[in-house]
Amino acid sequence: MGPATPLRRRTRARPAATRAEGGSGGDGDDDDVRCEACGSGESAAELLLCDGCDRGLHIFCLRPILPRVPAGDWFCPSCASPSPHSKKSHAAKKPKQFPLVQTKIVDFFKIQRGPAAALAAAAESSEGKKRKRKVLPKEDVETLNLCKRMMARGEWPPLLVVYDPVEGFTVEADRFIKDLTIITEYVGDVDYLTRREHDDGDSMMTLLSAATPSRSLVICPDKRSNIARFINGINNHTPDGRKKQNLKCVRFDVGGECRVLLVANRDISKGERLYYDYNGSEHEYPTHHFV
Ligand SMILES: C[S@@+](CC[C@H](N)C(=O)[O-])C[C@H]1O[C@@H](n2cnc3c(N)ncnc32)[C@H](O)[C@@H]1O
Repeated sequence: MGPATPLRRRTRARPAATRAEGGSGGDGDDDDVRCEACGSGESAAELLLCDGCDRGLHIFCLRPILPRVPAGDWFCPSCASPSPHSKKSHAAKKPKQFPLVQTKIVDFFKIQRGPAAALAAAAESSEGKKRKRKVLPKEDVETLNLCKRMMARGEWPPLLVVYDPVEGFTVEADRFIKDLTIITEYVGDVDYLTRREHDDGDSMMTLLSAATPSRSLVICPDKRSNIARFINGINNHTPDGRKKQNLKCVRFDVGGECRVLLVANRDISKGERLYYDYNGSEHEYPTHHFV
């Protein structure tokens, strides 16, 4: 159950009608455009054209890579970066990695084996089927509340947010973490999917999938969120990608409300990066180019 798929996408491949007319169009011929990084003009639908300089870059050649063509205008890294004389650019160049060290008692966040394991299995086996949401047991609700109170006091689970040139920000374990530990709840502003049509959807998470988008709910972490929005996804099209998974994304009924939790699905060693399957829900999230 990963971030939700956006409702629309912008493509830079020429529309079929224009191609059929055979003209190159007033804005120049897109067929000549090649990716500035790999030099290829292949995969036209994934070849972004910069709205500043008109040069091309594949979404999967960008660093960090983009999973899909973004909605709205897009500027290549050169056009997007501020002028070398501005104060902002000096500040932006400095840290490649920021150590957000979080060093408190992770065992507090341990949940019951039975229900979580059963739920994780249910999430795997019944994709697409209607299922009744599991109620989080009372003890685990207490654990979740304790976990939140600790975080409010500034006591965090041992996680580091680090920067990777390909994956962007990503989260790693700063200590051994036991199987079935609550890593974090996926939080943000909750909204109807239809009201987020213009969001890029990079980090939107499905909360409740209804028959129509006007009734489906999503969690949007752009403005308010926590470390969950930095946790990366597996490439679920390759065996190596799938092997990386060490978290499960599970939805629980907590006091009548649906809540999305990221829970360890095996023991995790210190230094291991955290990953879960963005494609656990019915929406397809493009992970072909994920590392
Ligand atoms: C929920 S955000 C995760 C945090 C993100 N890395 C960042 O820097 O903000 C999802 C985005 O992270 C990137 N991402 C996630 N998993 C990845 C992976 N395995 N390989 C490469 N990029 C990944 C993609 O750009 C994706 O759209």
